[in-house]
Order: sequence, then structure tokens, then C-alpha cells
Amino acid sequence: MGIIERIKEIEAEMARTQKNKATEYHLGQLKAKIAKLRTQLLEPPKGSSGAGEGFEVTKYGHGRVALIGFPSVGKSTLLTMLTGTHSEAASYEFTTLTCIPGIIHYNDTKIQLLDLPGIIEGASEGKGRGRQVIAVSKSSDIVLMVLDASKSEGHRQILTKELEAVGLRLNKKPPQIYFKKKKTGGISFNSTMQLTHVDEKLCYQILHEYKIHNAEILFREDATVDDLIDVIEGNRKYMKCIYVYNKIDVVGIDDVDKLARQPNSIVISCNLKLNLDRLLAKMWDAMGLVRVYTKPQGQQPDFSDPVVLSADRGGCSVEDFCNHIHRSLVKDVKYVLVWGSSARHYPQHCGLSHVLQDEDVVQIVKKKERDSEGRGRFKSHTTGPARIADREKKAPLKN
Ligand SMILES: Nc1nc2c(ncn2[C@@H]2O[C@H](COP(=O)(O)OP(=O)(O)OP(=O)(O)O)[C@@H](O)[C@H]2O)c(=O)[nH]1
Ligand SMILES: [K+]
Ligand SMILES: [Mg+2]
Repeated sequence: MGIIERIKEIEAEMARTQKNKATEYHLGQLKAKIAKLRTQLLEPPKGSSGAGEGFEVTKYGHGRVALIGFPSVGKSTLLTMLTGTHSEAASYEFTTLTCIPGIIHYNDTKIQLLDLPGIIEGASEGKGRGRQVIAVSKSSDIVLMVLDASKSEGHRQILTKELEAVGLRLNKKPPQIYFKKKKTGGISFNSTMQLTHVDEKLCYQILHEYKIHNAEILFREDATVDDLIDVIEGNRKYMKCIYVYNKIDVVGIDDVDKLARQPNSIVISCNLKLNLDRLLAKMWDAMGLVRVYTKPQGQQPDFSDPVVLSADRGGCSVEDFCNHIHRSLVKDVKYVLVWGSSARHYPQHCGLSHVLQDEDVVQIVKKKERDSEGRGRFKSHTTGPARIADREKKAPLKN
């Protein structure tokens, strides 16, 4: 029996089983069995490498956004509108068959937007180009789930289920469960609060299913069995997702209003160019990018060319900022001066661990900063990694 059939069989057994206190342990065990099988399913087939032909797109810009949705919801139309890169759009399903990248220029940053083939129920098991599409979405920073506002609300649930089946968790935080495998000592089970979904016995049973007999486990929230399995599997990806309801030009105002009020959702029309600017703003916020402007001593900052940091990708500390400019810069930094929302007063003297926020301005003060006339080393350079790197190559000013 193949993996997919085994999953189907267990799912059928779960559906047959009544949910009550007596069956709780058995159901928990079945959930763990499914999770293990799904992980097996995710392993790439032997001999294959990467995402697959037509899907290996090089990362570009400060972040990557994937367009995921059923066929013909308007993904390609949206890519063309937002990036100017043409992606074939037509009224028949599966017009797009590969991954088409475009670039959005927004807030002095560049965002790579990826158009993808439509996916359907069963994508997580490899139907259509499901596997490739999912691999690409996992490589992106956020997902725009494009939905047809005139079609069934069920599409959103189906897609969410497909993405969950491959370990993507949309708009969720990692469970607050500490878990560490040990070599000896048995299982130590603790919680900081009363648990209503999981007890010690159920937890043991799940761990047993994974053949884990020595581990430390601490619940810091009232988590579910699914949360526990996610933590044990350890391969989940937590991503932000914006639900983009397109084609509101063909839907009544009451329905549009209802869709627009759902969390993490936005209603648009590509045909009428409605709300696209709001979509961009929402997308940009969700990415959590942090623009930092470098201020050479005695000069105005260059507000056209920020260093772009991200908490999810590499971090936002002063050290991360310095590493972004030049890898050898950190060891020369004495302190930095910071203006902006992360500073308590202007300018604030900060060390390497200070966490920067969007639109902060930073001036780097190096060890042996001043020359005999009190001129700063940074006097003549403007911002930007290349320019600072160039400057480093020239003879430093004498002290
Ligand atoms: N009424 C209406 N139609 C739209 C809108 N946006 C796109 N369409 C139409 O929807 C159809 C499908 O658009 P595509 O952009 O090809 O959709 P897709 O999601 O890329 O489709 P696949 O690549 O096949 O998955 C086309 O006929 C578009 O003209 C819109 O805002 N309103
Ligand atoms: K289409
Ligand atoms: Mg398309």
C-alpha cells in the first residue's frame, strides 16, 4: 500500500471513531501516525533535485512573495498589474504552468513576486503541479492566497488544508512547548498552566509513536495534540498569509463587505484596478522589513538607498546592520548613533545588540574614529554597501 492510501485509511478510521474521553488517546495516536506519513511524503523522490523544471527561480530583492490559488482566480493578471512583467492570463484553467517572477518596487525596496500554476484539492499529494508549487511557496517569505470572491468560501479552507498537510502554518505562532530529546532519564513532563487538551498519558503515547523514550517536555500554553505533533516533527514553517479576494467587480456589495471584514483579508479587482495600492501596503507590512538609512558624519542621510533588514531573515540588530554593509565592519565599530523609533532620545548611543526599527537612521562611529583635525572617516562616503566597501579599500585617514 502506498503512503497516500495509508493516510486515507487512517483518516477514514478517524472519521469513523466517535470523539470522547475514551477514544481521545487512540485519536491522538492516529494523528501522529498521519503526521509521520506526511513527513515521508515530503521527502523528495529519489534522483530529483530542487523544485523541478520551470520552478527554479533565483531569489532576488529584499523579500519573496508567492501567489497561491485555485486555477483562474486571477494570479497572473495580478502579477502583470503589480510588476509590469507579463504573465499569460486567460479564461481557461491552468494557463500558467511554471513559476513566473516579477519585481515590485515599493518603499525603496524590491520585492520578488512569483506567479504559479493554480493548485487544486490533492495538491499536497502531488496532484497537478502541487508539489512544485508548494516547494516554491515554502521558499517565500509570505503567501498571498488569491481567491475568487464570486466562488465558494470553501476554497480558502481547502487550500489552507493542503498547505497544512505539507507543514505550512499560516498566520500562526509556533506552539509554546519546550521539547528536547535526551539520551537517558525517561520522559519529564511539565506544564506552567492547566492543560485541557493534552494530559501526561496522551503525551507519552504520542512520544511512544515516535519511539521517543527520553525527553524533556514543558507546555507553556494550553496547546493541542496537533501543536504537540508539530513541535515533535520540528519541520513546520510558520508564515504570514494574506487572503486576497479578487474579482469583486462581479460580486454584490454586501458580500464584498463581509469578505473585507475577515482577518488578514483584502478585497480587490484587477479588472477595475480596485484596492491594489492597499494590497501593496498590507503585503509590505506583513513582510516586516526594516529600512535603515546610513548617515555619514556631518551629512544628511541618503533616503533613497536603505539597508533592508528583516527579523525573519537574519535579524535587525545593529550588528546585523553592520554585517550587511561589510563583513569586517563589526570589529571596527565603537558605537553607533541612532535616530528614529527605536531610539529613546535623539541621537541614542547604541551598541551592537540594539534592535533597529523601520526608517531608523544610523551613524557608525568607529574605533579611532577621528583624525588629528577632528574629521570623521565617514565624511565623504555616502550610504550603500558598495560605497563603504570601496572606501575601505582606500588608505584610511591617519590618526
Ligand atoms: N471579472 C474579473 N475577471 C478577472 C479579474 N482578474 C482576472 N480576471 C479574469 O480571470 C481569468 C483568469 O485570469 P488569470 O490571470 O489567467 O488567472 P490565474 O489564476 O493566473 O489562472 P491559472 O494560471 O490558470 O491558474 C481571465 O479571464 C482574467 O481576465 C477581475 O478582477 N475581475
Ligand atoms: K487562467
Ligand atoms: Mg496564471
